[in-house]
Amino acid sequence: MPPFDSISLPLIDVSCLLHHDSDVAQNELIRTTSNAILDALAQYGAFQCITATSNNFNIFDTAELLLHTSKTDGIGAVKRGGFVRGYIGMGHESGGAALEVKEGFSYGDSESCASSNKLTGENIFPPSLSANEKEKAQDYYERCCAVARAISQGLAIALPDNPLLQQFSSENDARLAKAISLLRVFKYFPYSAANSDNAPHSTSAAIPHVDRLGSSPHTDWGYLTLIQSNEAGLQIASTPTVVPETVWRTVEPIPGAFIVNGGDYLSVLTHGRILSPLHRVVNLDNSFRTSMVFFYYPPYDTKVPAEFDLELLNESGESSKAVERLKHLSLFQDQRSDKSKGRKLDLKTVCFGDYISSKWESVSRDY
Ligand SMILES: O=C(O)CCC(=O)C(=O)O
Ligand SMILES: [Fe+2]
Repeated sequence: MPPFDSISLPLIDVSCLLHHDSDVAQNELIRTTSNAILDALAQYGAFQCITATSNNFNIFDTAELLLHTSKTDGIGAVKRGGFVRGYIGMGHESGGAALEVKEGFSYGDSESCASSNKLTGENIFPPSLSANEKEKAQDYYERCCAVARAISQGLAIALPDNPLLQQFSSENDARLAKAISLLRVFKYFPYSAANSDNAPHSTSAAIPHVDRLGSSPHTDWGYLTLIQSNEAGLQIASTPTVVPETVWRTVEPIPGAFIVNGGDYLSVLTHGRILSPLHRVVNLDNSFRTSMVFFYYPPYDTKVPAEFDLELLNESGESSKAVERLKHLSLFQDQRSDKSKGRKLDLKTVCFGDYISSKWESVSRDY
């Protein structure tokens, strides 16, 4: 693996957006913070995010226990039309052709019930996980929702003319977002772990000989992604697609901080002003890496505004570079391994939740 430079992302403390009050000095800080968020997401599509209580949460022991007890209890995943909860063994998901050398655990809102829509349903926690650890995992979900909502409120302040951004930062929409957003615990292994002899539990014997990666190059489909990791390995591309000139830069994790990525849907709603960065995960030094990846979504029933049309946007004088970038987002790509089966949905005719459900189905892999 060649050496990679690091990318230096802005570090933003979003505490003032988490604890609103109407005092005037606070308002100035809120405005400055909101503009800093917008600037970072417009320039890099990402930033490092801290809050006053960043160092109070050590989630990695809980992450380890979630994965460990899933394996010892032998729990698998429940997959239902794009809804995924529970333990995902190595090789069972990929955003591209590579074998992603990682295992994962997927969970969401603890109050979510199956009847609401395709993205809601009960979590599958391993029976031998202690009540205390389960509570820590659930509290962490709440914390991620609160921080993501604070950031979305900042964006609504920085972009007052965008009606959907205003709406998504409201209490009602934040509640709907919380019901369908998703937390993924990932453990990335040294690539040698994918050789069938020493493959971890639940990996089927015959894994095809394809490229190994931690996570294939992709953009995140949703609104915002919050990532917390104990090791480097996440990299952001210098170009919107993988081309020979692409330079990959490593994001160095700051203990306690979230790395925040703009998502494809947010990029769409801001006509490409906010970037959804192309990123991947590589194993830099044969080590294990754990990350908590929180995908924050808009409400299930959200529809893209009727005026959203890539061709029309081009003609309407939006910066063509920004519009050009939108076409390459993973949200619009067909990520199925077998593209001949079924059909790809059109984001202009179906709501966000139905569309994302079909995206999750498309990255499921069975070897
Ligand atoms: O584990 C990470 O650092 C990021 C993973 C990621 O990009 C994803 O799951 O979408
Ligand atoms: Fe991602």
